[in-house]
Amino acid sequence: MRFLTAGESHGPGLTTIIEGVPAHLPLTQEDINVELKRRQGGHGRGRRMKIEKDLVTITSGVRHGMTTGAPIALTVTNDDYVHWEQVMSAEPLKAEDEHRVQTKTITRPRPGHADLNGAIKYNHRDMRNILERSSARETTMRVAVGSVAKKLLKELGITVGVHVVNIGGVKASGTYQSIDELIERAEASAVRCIDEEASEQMKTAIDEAKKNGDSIGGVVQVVATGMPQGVGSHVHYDRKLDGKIAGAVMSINAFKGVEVGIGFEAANLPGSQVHDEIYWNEDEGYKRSTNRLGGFEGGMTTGMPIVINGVMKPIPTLYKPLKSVDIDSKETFEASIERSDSCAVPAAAVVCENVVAFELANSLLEMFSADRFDRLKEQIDAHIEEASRF
Ligand SMILES: Cc1cc2nc3c(=O)[nH]c(=O)nc-3n(C[C@H](O)[C@H](O)[C@H](O)COP(=O)(O)O)c2cc1C
Ligand SMILES: C=C(O[C@@H]1CC(C(=O)O)=C[C@@H](OP(=O)(O)O)[C@H]1O)C(=O)O
Repeated sequence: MRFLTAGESHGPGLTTIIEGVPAHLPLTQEDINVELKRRQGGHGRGRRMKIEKDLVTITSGVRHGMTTGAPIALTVTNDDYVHWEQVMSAEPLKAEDEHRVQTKTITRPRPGHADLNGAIKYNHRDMRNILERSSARETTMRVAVGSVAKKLLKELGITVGVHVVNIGGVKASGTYQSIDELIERAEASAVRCIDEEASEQMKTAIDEAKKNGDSIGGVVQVVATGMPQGVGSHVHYDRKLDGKIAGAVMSINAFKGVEVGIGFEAANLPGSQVHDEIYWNEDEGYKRSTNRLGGFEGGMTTGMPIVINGVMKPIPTLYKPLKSVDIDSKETFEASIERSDSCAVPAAAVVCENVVAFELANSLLEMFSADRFDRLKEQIDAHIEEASRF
C-alpha cells in the first residue's frame, strides 16, 4: 500500500490517492469522517477548526460500500478557501487582486516553522508558498489514509487506540484493563487523557498557556492489540517495522521524538528489567510475561500489544511573539499572529494513531497476499494458527 497527499492549508482542498488496498473491504465515507472529526477536536484548538467541517468525498476505488482493488481517491474541501480565493488562486495574478495578495505576502519567517528553510531551498520571496504546504492541515489526509488502514485492521481483529500521557509536564497516571476501555475513556476526555484528575490539570495548563500568549506540547501513546507475531523483518534495515513506525511518527508536524515501549527509560535500567521473559502454554502459545519492549523484538512484532510514544513540541506560533528577521529589510521584528492553536496534542494524538495504523496495515499487506481481502484474512488466520502450534 502506498499513498500521496496534496493540498494547501488555505487552498481549495486536500487530496490523497491510496494504492494497494485489497478488494472487498467494506468502506464508507462515514468510516473516514468519524476519524476526521476526532482529529479536529480536543481542548486547545484555535479558531480555524470552527470554520472547517472536514467531510470526505470518495471519488474512486469504492463501489456500493466495498473497495474494488483500484486506487482509492479521497478529497476534503477547505471551507476557509472562500476567504482566500484570490490569494490562493491557481490562475495568473489579476491586477485587481494584487493588493489583497500583497497583504497576505509573508516576508517574516516564523521561528519553529518551515518558512525560512523552505524559502531558501525553493527560492520563494513570498514564504506563503512554503507555509501553505508545511501546515499541519495536511494531517487531515494522513488521518483519512489511516482510517482506511484502521478499517482493514478492524476487519482482521486488530484494534488501535491512543491516549495523551503528558501535556506541558502534567503527566497522566491512569491505568486501563483493555484497549476498548482505553479508547472509550480517552474519547470521553477533552484532552484524550484517561486519568480524569490529570485531564483537568492538563486543560488548566492549556488555558494558562493560552492566557500567557504561550503554547505547550506533550506526549501521546498509541496502543495496538491483535497484531500477529513475526510481522516486519530483521533481515534488512528498511524492513524493520519499529523503524518504519518511528519514521512515520517523526514525520508528523511538530513531533520531535518517538519511543517504542519503555523507550528512553531503557538507558537507566539493567537488562534484567528491560527484556521480557518468554513463556508458553497450551492455550496461549508463546507470550511475554511483561511488555517493556512495546511489542517489538528484532524489527518484528512479538504478538504483545504495540506501544508507541510520540513527543510533540509546543506549537511554534505564539501570541507572545518571538524575534525573527524580515527577509526583505533584514530588520529584526517580533512576529505578530492572527490565530493559532495553543495546544494541538489531543488532535495530534489522532494523527499519531492513524499513521501507526497505516504502517501496521501496510506491513500485513507486504507479508501476505493482498489483492483480495478474503485471501488476506485466510492467510493471516493460517499464520496465527501455525504460530500457536510452533
Ligand atoms: C494537529 C496539528 C495542529 C497544529 N497547529 C498548529 C498551529 O495552529 N500553529 C502552529 O504554529 N503550528 C501548528 N502545528 C505545528 C506546525 O505545523 C509545525 O510545528 C511546523 O509545520 C514545523 O514543523 P516541525 O515542527 O515538524 O519542524 C500543528 C501541528 C499539528 C500536528
Ligand atoms: C488547519 C489545521 O491546522 C492548522 C495548522 C497550522 C500549522 O501551522 O500547522 C496552523 C493553523 O492554521 P491557520 O493558520 O489557518 O489557523 C491550524 O489551524 C488543521 O489541523 O486542519
